[in-house]
Amino acid sequence: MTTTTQPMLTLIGVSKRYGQTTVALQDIHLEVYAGEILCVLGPSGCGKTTLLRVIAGLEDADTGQILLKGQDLRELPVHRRHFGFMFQDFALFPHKSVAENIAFGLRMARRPAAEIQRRVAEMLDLVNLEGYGERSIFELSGGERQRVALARSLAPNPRLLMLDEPLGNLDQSLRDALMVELRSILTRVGVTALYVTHDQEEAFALADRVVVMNRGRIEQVGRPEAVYTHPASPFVARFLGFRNLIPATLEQPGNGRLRTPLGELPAPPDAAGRAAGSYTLLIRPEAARWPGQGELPGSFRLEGKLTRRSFRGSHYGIELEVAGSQGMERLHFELPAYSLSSDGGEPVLRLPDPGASIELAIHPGLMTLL
Ligand SMILES: Nc1ncnc2c1ncn2[C@@H]1O[C@H](COP(=O)(O)OP(=O)(O)OP(=O)(O)O)[C@@H](O)[C@H]1O
Repeated sequence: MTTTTQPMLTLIGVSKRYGQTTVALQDIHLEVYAGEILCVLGPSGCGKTTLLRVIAGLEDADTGQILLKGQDLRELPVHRRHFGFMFQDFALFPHKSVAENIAFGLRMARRPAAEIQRRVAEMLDLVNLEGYGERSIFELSGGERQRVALARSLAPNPRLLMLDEPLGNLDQSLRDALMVELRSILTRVGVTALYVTHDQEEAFALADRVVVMNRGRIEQVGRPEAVYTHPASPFVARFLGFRNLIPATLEQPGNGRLRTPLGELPAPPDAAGRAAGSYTLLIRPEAARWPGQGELPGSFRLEGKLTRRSFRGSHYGIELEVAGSQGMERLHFELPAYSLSSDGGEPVLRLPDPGASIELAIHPGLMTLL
């Protein structure tokens, strides 16, 4: 990432309503830095597309300001913004060749023929489609079409590239491969990119920073690792797929203990410095070990009934039912299935059948207070 200190794009208090009741964007403050890939992540209807449309100038904000390198976007006509788009419904021209599709923006900008030819060749090379220039779009696979769409949007060298669920129509394995390729292409070109998706894995794989939205508001902005390790709210945690969220009370912040429906538990390290009060405790699925097998020092024991067990190769997905003060709590863990301290026997952990009472070692370092 090549960031500079002045943001490329600044949103100040941007709001947008549709009709009387739908608040699509509410008081959005956001900075996008040159050369970064910013992924806007959130559930359906949270305002992601509206955010892109307002920046693109396809929709007017009701209030607030959008600055491009300090200049108010309202003073800059849409065609002079030099933004590029790769939207799911922004289809390729099916009857034109790959090269003609890629050349489209350059022709619209009336660039000289020699420059267009050179740029198309560069773009074909960039997206690993050398030799495909004369093919028609019909002769391409879904993944190849997306690469042509990317080449077309990058060809005019946009100041800002906006991508809205560009991999949405592809099957999972193709998406996985293209996510990695897309990040590598975007960083190589150094383009500033705003990428909308509802898929957290896609956002994590692509982003320099992630913006998590909920009902038109920004819940959290940060590096993917920071957002995953320290979700800012129970909403973000749930959206990222965390399921072990338990009410917790920090009575005496200094004593390192938490009161929860599962009983008194050691507080996670990030409880230090927090005020006394009510919180939500997140226990990560990775926090559990089979006692004695790779157990981390400082772990505590949690007893319960093993209610589900599914072998996933590298780990077991398990459900543990724990009797709590407010009824049964169901916790979900990813238990490493292999032990590195094997004594020459089978390295794979053999779990008892569902129904058995078990004890797990839980490490407080993999818990966090929200
Ligand atoms: N043109 C419109 N007229 C009225 N309401 C709209 C319009 N466009 C969007 N909305 C509403 O605004 C809210 C935000 O929509 P938006 O398309 O930005 O969400 P999104 O996060 O991109 O969702 P998805 O992931 O499903 O595309 C939704 O409640 C939607 O129904």
